[in-house]
Amino acid sequence: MQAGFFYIIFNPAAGSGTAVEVFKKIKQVLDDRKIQYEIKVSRYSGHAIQLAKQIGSFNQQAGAVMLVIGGDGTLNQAITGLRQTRNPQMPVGYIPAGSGNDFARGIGMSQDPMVALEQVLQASQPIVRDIGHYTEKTRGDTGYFVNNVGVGFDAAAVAATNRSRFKKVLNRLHLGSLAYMVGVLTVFFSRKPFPVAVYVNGKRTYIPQAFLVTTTNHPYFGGGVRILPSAKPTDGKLDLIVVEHLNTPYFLFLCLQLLLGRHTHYRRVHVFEAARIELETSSLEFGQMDGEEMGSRPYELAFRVEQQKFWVDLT
Ligand SMILES: Nc1ncnc2c1ncn2[C@@H]1O[C@H](COP(=O)(O)OP(=O)(O)OP(=O)(O)O)[C@@H](O)[C@H]1O
Repeated sequence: MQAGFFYIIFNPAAGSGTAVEVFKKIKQVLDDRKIQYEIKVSRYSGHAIQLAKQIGSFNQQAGAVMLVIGGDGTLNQAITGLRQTRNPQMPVGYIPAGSGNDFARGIGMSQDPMVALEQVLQASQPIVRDIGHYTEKTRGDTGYFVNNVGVGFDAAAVAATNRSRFKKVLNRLHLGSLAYMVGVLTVFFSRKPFPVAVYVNGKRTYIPQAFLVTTTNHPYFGGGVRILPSAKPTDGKLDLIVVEHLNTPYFLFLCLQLLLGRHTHYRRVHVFEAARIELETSSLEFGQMDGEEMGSRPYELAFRVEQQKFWVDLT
């Protein structure tokens, strides 16, 4: 069965504006093939949540698919909005048109938007993949994530990258990952270690000098960095990596091991895997969720895995 109708959520700001060209090409293909769709454009930060709520609440189309054209942040918002409606099981299609596109990598979709479009159009039934749900207890916030939630180093790097004057230029040159690397180096030399308590399967682990604390749904963060190679978006579990504070030579050594996929073998790197994970920090730390800033505060987070239907053919 083919998708009967596509509700498109398009973020023209994704990929620092490069999504606009992608969108034009996709629209052309849909028109050429006489595929039925309706377009909703995200006009401001967070708007995709409202658009997805409208789609989920007022859908009258049989076999409808919500198709997101944007980056990981737009996908996150669209799923968050949809799951707040009476139609949370509408399948979600996705065309990666952002700077990082880690979700596409993580589930094995093409990162080329036109190839990804074919993967969406070829689908004849939904597939189910894990996503994460979090509760931030200090503020009572809840939400979903498709990639990861990070506290500490990666979140500080996201904040530094977003403030970087080079981000826009590098994105236009399709070098978004380089912008993130500049952010990484900037914060490595300025961030201090912090204590974190992790609760998994009834066991508490205290790590006094943590540096990076990232709960992830699949291996990638930061635009293609394979931070946790063993994480799978199909296993009904989330994965947590905690890296302890390192001196510069050890950091550089671990970066090399990261490139080789061997960094998790070292004793200053802790890995946890479970359907539910909780963690607490006591100092003021940056947080990031799917590359979006969560602010700077002490975090008390409870994570659980959930399932989401996606409309894509990965065969
Ligand atoms: N019309 C808009 N103008 C400005 N910002 C917008 C608009 N619509 C959405 N946004 C915001 O754009 C931001 C970036 O979106 P998104 O994450 O999809 O792209 P990206 O950052 O380029 O990609 P990635 O997360 O894959 O690196 C999000 O915070 C989103 O809320």
